[in-house]
Amino acid sequence: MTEKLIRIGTRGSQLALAQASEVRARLMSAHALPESAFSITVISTSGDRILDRPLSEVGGKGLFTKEIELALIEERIDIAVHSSKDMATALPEGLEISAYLPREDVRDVFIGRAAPTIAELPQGATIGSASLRRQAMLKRLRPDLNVIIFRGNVQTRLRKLDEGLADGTLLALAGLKRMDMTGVATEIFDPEHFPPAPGQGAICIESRIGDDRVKALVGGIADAETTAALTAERAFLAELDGSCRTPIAARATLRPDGTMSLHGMILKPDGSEMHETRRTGLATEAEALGRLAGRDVLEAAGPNFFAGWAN
Ligand SMILES: NCc1[nH]cc(CCC(=O)O)c1CC(=O)O
Repeated sequence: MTEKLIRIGTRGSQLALAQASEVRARLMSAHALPESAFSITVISTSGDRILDRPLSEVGGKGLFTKEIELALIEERIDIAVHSSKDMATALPEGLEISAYLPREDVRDVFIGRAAPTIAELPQGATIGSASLRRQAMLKRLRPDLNVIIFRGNVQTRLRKLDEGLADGTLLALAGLKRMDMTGVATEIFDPEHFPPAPGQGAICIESRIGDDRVKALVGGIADAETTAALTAERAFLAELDGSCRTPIAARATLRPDGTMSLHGMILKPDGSEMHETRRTGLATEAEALGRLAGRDVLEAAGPNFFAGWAN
């Protein structure tokens, strides 16, 4: 089907490399291609380099994708592999998300050193997290906790725990599963009460619009259910303008009868206010469902909700 090398671009973290290998393995088996049909190019992103400031300050979404997208545009790679939750809702001109892979576990986990669960943490314990959503949801559960910024890839964050910089941290179970590291988790959160970031647990493939060879290839490994769920969650995010300065959570779940339910949530960064919505609709109308859910929480929050801290 293809003689030309398929060039995959990815970040260099252990998780990113595991994701790129998964994409390659799925493409190999879907199209009976040898490993030699692919190359994997590691691209460093600003998100990997700027480690001393919170994500929301350094530019938010796009931070982990910009340099990889540039490589796509400049045709140095053909396929970019990303964690969907790191993707902005608006893509650079000429690029598209051409496939979502079957979703991994969407849940967040706690990795506790002072105690195995959030509830058992001593008063005033220190928790590291770079995610505004996790910080806000944590403060909502336990206003007494001291939440500090924890940047860096999964290995860096675990090392910070070993160094005693915090009593615990929160991570996505999906990433731990992909790296065969689920053993570090001490508590798995119920996504009904601690919903994930939009797109969490789903690998996506970005490519050039009009690259028909790549489109045909990745079409063979795309997952329809994940695509529908992600369409709803990303529409919810887009309705809220997708700013990385707003703690936003969303989880779409599909039922066998073709309906989908979407749970969406926004919070104030300090956890003092929370608005959520649950909507059900047809999976084929995922985009509209996400938009409507976004409007629900905007309406519930009111115009003053964003004043003072967002944008
Ligand atoms: N921002 C880093 C990032 N991007 C995606 C994941 C997890 C894997 C996934 O959601 O698919 C992580 C690490 C984490 O939150 O633990």
